[in-house]
Amino acid sequence: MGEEASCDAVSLTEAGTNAKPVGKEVGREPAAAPAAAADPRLQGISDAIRVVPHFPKQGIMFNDITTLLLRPRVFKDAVDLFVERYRGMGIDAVAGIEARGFVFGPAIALAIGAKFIPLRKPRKLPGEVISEKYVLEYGTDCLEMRVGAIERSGERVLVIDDLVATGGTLCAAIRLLERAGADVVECACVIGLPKFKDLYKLNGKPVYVLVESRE
Ligand SMILES: O=P(O)(O)OC[C@H]1O[C@H](OP(=O)(O)OP(=O)(O)O)[C@H](O)[C@@H]1O
Ligand SMILES: Nc1ncnc2[nH]cnc12
Repeated sequence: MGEEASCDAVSLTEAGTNAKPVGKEVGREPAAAPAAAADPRLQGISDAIRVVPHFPKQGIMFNDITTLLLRPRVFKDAVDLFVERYRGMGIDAVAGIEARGFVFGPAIALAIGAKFIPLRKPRKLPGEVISEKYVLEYGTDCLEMRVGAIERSGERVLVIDDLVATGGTLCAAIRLLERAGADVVECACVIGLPKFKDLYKLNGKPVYVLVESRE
């Protein structure tokens, strides 16, 4: 098992409700609102996310992307928005976080010509792995990456997940990748929980979200 993440995560009891469009960096000072903030595709993405109260436990407002996945046009819009942002940025690898980062990550990786690295939950990857434990909104968990996934020092990596709440999961992903010698360029999520956006401490790495869950 690897060392614990040094960047702080926030412990939570409740989250936001319905999503609203954003298209911006959170968790550090954004220089200016990006063009995507006005993009009409964001409203469709926001509308397609179902919010389920008290799942998986009391007090959690669960942002469910499976309703978005049932609408191929909207699903494609989400992937396209990321592709438009990261194409041409010299990204070598897209690292997707199990499970919901696997839904968006591979499509983005293929479209920008990058390799895809699965960051998996414990005991799923064969062979030698490195691990990072982290704290979640509703428990604790651990991420693992195959040793050798980063093939040379300084590879430029984009981390993808569906949602950032406390930032604990992204933090663990960043730590894993940096331990392997990667240069983490940015983290990107479909949804951000605004309640926690000023609390992320992701080793200075920016987090880009398409929509915010409404509080
Ligand atoms: O910002 P954080 O507080 O770390 O929370 C965000 C993480 O929580 C969810 O995954 P979850 O751990 O529920 O796993 P799953 O995708 O396997 O359901 C979500 O998909 C993120 O990975
Ligand atoms: N509120 C939430 N909805 C969906 N996934 C989550 N992961 C952590 N918090 C979450």
